Amino acid sequence: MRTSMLKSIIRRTSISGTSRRRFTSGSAPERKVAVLGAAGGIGQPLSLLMKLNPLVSRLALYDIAGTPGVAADVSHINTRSEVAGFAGEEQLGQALEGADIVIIPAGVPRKPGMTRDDLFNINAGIVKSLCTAIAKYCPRALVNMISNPVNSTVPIAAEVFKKAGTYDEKRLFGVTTLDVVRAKTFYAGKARVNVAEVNVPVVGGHAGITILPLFSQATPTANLSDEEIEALTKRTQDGGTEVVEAKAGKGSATLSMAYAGAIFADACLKGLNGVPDVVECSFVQSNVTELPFFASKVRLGENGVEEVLGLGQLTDYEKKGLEALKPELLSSIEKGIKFANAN
Ligand SMILES: NC(=O)c1ccc[n+]([C@@H]2O[C@H](COP(=O)([O-])OP(=O)(O)OC[C@H]3O[C@@H](n4cnc5c(N)ncnc54)[C@H](O)[C@@H]3O)[C@@H](O)[C@H]2O)c1
Ligand SMILES: O=C(O)C[C@H](O)C(=O)O
Repeated sequence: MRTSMLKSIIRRTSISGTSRRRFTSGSAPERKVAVLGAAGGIGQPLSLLMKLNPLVSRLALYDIAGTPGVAADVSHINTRSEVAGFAGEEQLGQALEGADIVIIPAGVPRKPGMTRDDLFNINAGIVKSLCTAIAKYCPRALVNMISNPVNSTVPIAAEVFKKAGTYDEKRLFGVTTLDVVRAKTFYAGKARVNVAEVNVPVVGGHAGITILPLFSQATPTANLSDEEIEALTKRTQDGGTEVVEAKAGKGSATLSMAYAGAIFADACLKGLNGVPDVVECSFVQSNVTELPFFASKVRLGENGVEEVLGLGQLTDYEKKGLEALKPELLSSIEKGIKFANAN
């Protein structure tokens, strides 16, 4: 066998029950990423960004329609991953088979005047059927849930996986990275610091007051007044609505969400590949508060969630925000669980 062929042979080693794949050449391991809802407003730019990620070796683009065109387009980009498009339910299994990460931006977006919860009736069913297929075809994949309302769709996914006997709380993530992206941008503008250096944890959930940015822990530090912190908090909580209103009926955040989704998926890939100290905020099963799911900083590793990190020191303003968000977040979580068990 030629050396070049030998170099591309993949060695599989079993580590604590999971299969870790490596190229013998020392390049990045093979990783398949599936995007469900890939022809949509988020799905298309997210597929582009995942095609640009050198950690991805196979990219499966699935939607109910339109994916052959998106896949053909993206596949011409001269980066590592092989791209395939899958359209319609009969091709969903093929799209999912062998996936290490499944990103889900499938479902309807808001129009002005709607809350994320108004999307529940349509998106809950979509998420439930996609997660049923994930349980069947790639039960070990890390699931990055973007579809709203995230506060309910993540609990729905958990119940579907529990019923299928495949639930692993370390592998299910609600993507709240856009809240962090916004908090960083707004903070940098107000504090007049380099946005590239800014870090701000955002905890709680992903809707209105359940989004709780912890500006007291923002770095680099800045001497902002209570009024400024309050205004930044409100703008972060209303960031989605700001975009929905500006788009005036043409959907919600797509480009910034694709960016945020690509950052989170990249963090998951790095964790899977054994890169140390990869930390992102995410809405996960949690013991940080009395709520069963909660967004906070999470350390990512070879099995998904390595450690759910605590909230750190909170100011009185943040403590008040935390107590205020709990009833709404709990009710959205319970609504998701109830739906999954009734349908
Ligand atoms: N988590 C977040 O921070 C965040 C941010 C922005 C948007 N969102 C949510 O993401 C979702 C998608 O938003 P969008 O702007 O891309 O909407 P969109 O309507 O532009 O795209 C959604 C895509 O999902 C597809 N789809 C519908 N049913 C499907 C199914 N059963 N299987 C596969 N694909 C299916 C549609 O065909 C469409 O291509 C919405 O629910 C939105 O609220 C979440
Ligand atoms: O606001 C929305 O409906 C979409 C998304 O959740 C966002 O935060 O932009």
